[in-house]
Amino acid sequence: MDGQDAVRLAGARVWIDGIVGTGVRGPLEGALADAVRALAALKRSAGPAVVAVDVPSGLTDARGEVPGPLLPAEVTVTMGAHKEALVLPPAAGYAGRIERVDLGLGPADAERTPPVALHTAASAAAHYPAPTSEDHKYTRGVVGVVAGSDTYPGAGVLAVRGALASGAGMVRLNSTRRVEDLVLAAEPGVVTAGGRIQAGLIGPGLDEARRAEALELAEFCLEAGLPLVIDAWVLDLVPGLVDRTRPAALTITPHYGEAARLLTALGSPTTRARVGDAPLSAAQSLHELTGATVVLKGAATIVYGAARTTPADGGAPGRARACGPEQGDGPERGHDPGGARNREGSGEPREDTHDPGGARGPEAPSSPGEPRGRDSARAIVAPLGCGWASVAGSGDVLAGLVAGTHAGARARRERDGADVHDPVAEAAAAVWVHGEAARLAARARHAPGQPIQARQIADAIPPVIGGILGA
Ligand SMILES: NC(=O)C1=CN([C@@H]2O[C@H](COP(=O)(O)OP(=O)(O)OC[C@H]3O[C@@H](n4cnc5c(N)ncnc54)[C@H](O)[C@@H]3O)[C@@H](O)[C@H]2O)[C@@H](O)CC1
Ligand SMILES: Nc1ncnc2c1ncn2[C@@H]1O[C@H](COP(=O)(O)OP(=O)(O)O)[C@@H](O)[C@H]1O
Repeated sequence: MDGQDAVRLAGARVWIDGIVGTGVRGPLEGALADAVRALAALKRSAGPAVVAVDVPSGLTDARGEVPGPLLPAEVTVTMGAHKEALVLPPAAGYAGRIERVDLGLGPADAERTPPVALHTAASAAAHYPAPTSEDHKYTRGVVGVVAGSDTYPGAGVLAVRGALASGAGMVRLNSTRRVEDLVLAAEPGVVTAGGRIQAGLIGPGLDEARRAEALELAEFCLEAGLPLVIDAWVLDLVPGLVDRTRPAALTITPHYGEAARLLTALGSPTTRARVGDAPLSAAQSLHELTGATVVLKGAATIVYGAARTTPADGGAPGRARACGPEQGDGPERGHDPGGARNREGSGEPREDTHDPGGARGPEAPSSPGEPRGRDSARAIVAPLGCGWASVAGSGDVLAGLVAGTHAGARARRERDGADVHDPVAEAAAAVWVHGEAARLAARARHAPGQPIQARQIADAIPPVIGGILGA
């Protein structure tokens, strides 16, 4: 590019970038790299809108990594299927608005098949069915929550509100008196007594004083084969739990910082920056090391885990678990958060913790550190989120929503005697709904939007779910 080219380009309001397409792999090199670098610099100063053809030049990596110089676009017009580089972070951040043009090559052209799929309203809707006349709160799902502490009381409120917004029938909360009072003032339907649950959530806003209760609920869920979501600070419990869990029962929801810490604790040392450079690989490693469904939160959140699973992976359906004293139809033992709080040593692993179904799933390892989730794994990526979602407490709402979504799915399996479940799709549905709720709250669907707080994301979840069910 000579001086004259630069003057001509600087005068244009729109550039069409068709320099390099999907056929190139690895970083651009030589003259091509120099040209793209110069164009990117000129774009920064001259400010044209760039419309990329198929992919922005330089986005050459199918795993969404950014290997070298590239020309960011405002709009990418992509032919046929979404390319991985357009949906996976961090590459997705350079593609702008995606316009897909159908070339008429048939369904395979339009939809990306595994390993990376893009979540949509239609795929989310299946996980939030409207209750029928046959339903009651236990068929809609009950979530046991250990969240919030005197250090972080607000996170308890936000996680509970996320769980309730999923459409779950009930939330049972075990927290400090202060948090419980705050939650009950906001949501009087929440129950603080022990009893039957269909999924658990531990993590949002916990501190050291709440660790024993978190571990107690985690062990209860894992023993009973109930879905368990682990978030935030207690993700450090994961290395000690994975050998005892059926892989499909566990969902973990780290942000990049937490993912780096957890990978390091699992014997795969890394840093937050390296997770950010290659989030798909980080999510994959976390899944392989734990067997869990991994929700790796970022501007575009990746959900990575095993394909559909059977009862052996995630607990037998139809077996109502965790009944407290008020539930007559329950199983052997209930989850009693109120009681646990006062029991000495309740945080210690119990003698009777074992696999009641006698199975830990085909992917369960025989020894720690062995990869667990290698077979039939897949990733679902939510579209690039609305930046206003990156506010304190947003992840706490998401953790509650994921747990509520798992609880609803589990309850329906119990009701219907169904034996296959899809924790990746359930978690991805929650991520998609959370992203849409942030967009709705921030009024950012077709505009830059406005600042929001995490509670507004929780408030916007029900209308988002209502919208996809009515569509
Ligand atoms: N209202 C509340 O009570 C809130 C409580 N919260 C709780 O606060 C505790 C600490 O959470 P933090 O995440 O702040 O602390 P962390 O200790 O996880 O964060 C430490 C470092 O991680 C990195 N990091 C944090 N968020 C990141 C992100 N989204 N992406 C990439 N890197 C990131 C940053 O380098 C940060 O300095 C958690 O228990 C959490 O649940 C937060 O959720 C905020 C709201
Ligand atoms: N730039 C961004 N654009 C869109 N969403 C984001 C962005 N950054 C973070 N998020 C989302 O915001 C939430 C933040 O969660 P987390 O880091 O756990 O925060 P907290 O602990 O404060 O709740 C996640 O759902 C994440 O996907």
